[in-house]
Amino acid sequence: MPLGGQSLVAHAAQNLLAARAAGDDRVRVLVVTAPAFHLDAIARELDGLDEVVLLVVAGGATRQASVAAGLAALDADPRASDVDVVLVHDAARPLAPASLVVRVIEAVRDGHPAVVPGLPVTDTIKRVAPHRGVTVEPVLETVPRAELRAVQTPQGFARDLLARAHAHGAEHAHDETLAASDDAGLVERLGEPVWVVAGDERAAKITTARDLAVAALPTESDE
Ligand SMILES: C[C@](O)(CO)[C@H](O)COP(=O)(O)O
Repeated sequence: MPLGGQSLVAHAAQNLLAARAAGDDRVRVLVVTAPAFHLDAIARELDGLDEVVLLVVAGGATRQASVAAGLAALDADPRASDVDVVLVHDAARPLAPASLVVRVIEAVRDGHPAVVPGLPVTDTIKRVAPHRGVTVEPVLETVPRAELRAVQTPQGFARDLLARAHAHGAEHAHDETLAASDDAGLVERLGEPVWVVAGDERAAKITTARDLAVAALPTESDE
């Protein structure tokens, strides 16, 4: 999708790489996974990015399969052999600022091998018992919101831990009860700890047409 004249993935890529200007020089390999019919267009659009090894590869049918394809591309490229921290990001969060990228990388480097950005939840959250086709749902409980965080990307990982989490996820792909909606969820399934750092409202996910319209509004630039 275009936003302000360029694709969401181009925005996301530029903000990841802008982490260098914000004081971190380590974002130097960029793997983009996308539907096969978009690969050429994305490679052309991202061609001008400076000082980065760019790999554009076909994703899979699920988020998990796409990230696994990205990790395989990283493993196959000798220029990425010394990469030890991997960030997994959504093009659907195109305005995640460089300061957030740096925060996640630094937390991983400081000894937290799985780090996600998260924001406190401001709505009251209730757990319900959903049933297909039923429009009035029974409430099971109100979840204490002080304990909740709405989790964003980029999520940062020690590369070996992320590889292990994906190998375990692939082994259990047939078991829907073990499906994870983010990469940190796969790490949790291994029984390994995951840490949260402060998220950023600018990293909001674009899911609806309204989200896209909000993303087009002027925002404060990064500090
Ligand atoms: C990874 C994520 O952005 C964290 O909030 C989210 O889970 C992605 O969900 P999607 O359904 O793959 O867009």
